Amino acid sequence: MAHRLLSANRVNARIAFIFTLSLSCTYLFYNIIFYRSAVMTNQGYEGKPCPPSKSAGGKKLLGKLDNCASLEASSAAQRGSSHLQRITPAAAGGPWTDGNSKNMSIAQKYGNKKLPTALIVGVKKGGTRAVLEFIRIHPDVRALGTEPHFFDRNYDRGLDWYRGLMPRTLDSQITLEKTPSYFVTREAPRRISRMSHETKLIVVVRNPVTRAISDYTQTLSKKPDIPSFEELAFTNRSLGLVDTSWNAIRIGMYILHLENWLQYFRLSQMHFVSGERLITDPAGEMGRVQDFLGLKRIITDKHFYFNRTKGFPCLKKPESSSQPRCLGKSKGRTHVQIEQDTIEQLQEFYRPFNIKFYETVGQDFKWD
Ligand SMILES: Nc1ncnc2c1ncn2[C@@H]1O[C@H](COP(=O)(O)OS(=O)(=O)O)[C@@H](OP(=O)(O)O)[C@H]1O
Repeated sequence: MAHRLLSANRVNARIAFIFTLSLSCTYLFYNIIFYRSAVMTNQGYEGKPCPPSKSAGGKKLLGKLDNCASLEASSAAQRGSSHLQRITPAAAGGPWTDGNSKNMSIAQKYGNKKLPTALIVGVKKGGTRAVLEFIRIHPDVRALGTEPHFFDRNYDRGLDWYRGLMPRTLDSQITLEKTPSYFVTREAPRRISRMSHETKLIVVVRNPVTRAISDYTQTLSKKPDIPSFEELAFTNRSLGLVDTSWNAIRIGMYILHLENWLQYFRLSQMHFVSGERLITDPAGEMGRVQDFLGLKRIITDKHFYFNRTKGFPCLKKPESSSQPRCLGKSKGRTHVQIEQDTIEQLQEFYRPFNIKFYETVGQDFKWD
């Protein structure tokens, strides 16, 4: 009897031991697995909204999420363009999407207003709006949409006023503005070089005769009563004397204005865009603009298509929009009809100025 009781106790003890052991093992395994998954979760949060909080009380968790969101964005800001390029579809070389608008909103929230490091300084009617609208789809460019006319009309307002107009930019982004009248403003090069010697200058040039006709067409659309193009262009038509005091003529004497700029800037700080090639090969011209600005070539021929109705290249539509983007009605207007004789006389007039301009810039724009 005593022997039976003893062996029953032993069996019970064994069962208890096995039960305790299996409980301990389960607990141990559970801990190991839980710990590993916690570590993996934390590691896996790079680039995700926020790691889970250990003490996840409702308020604390919200506070933590807020912190994470701003840290994420500010680190995006610090990492700058290379990071932005990785996260934008445009940077991946695909057809352009609204990736840049994401960057824009990051810049708007976390960027700072800075003085421009690059300017489109001219020339009026050269194609300056097209260059601005095309370059601003680049994720590393933030541009002012309007013309601030700071270095010609508003200089007295001071650099702080000017800076205040600028869009917010991340450290890696270029701030850009365009005011085509700068190119022919005597004081502009000196004033710009006082802001920074290192400013990069873009000049969009176009056959000066076509440019003058475009300029006149624009003025006529606003003031229909002005004299004819011929009356304004010549002081004496039969003698072929051109009125160089008329702005529409004077602007096209590019070399005279350029000489003024070269007193303050090196030629290597200036980039000349061909207004003609900007229409026939926008991607090629924009490729060179990106190189000049030290930007990765993101804007390519994938971004453009030729709009037959407009007769000009337009930007393909972003994925978020149903509308392709062409420039407005005032860009690419039908010009006033000008007699062939007048055009030839003006071509003759501009030829020596053009040749000197080609020699100085080191490029033949083929206007002659
Ligand atoms: N893609 C595209 N779409 C429309 N227009 C284009 C384009 N590329 C260049 N251009 C030419 O740009 C000319 C206007 O030049 P600007 O933008 O410099 O004009 S302005 O000085 O800002 O008024 C404008 O001149 P006009 O044709 O005389 O209207 C166009 O020839």
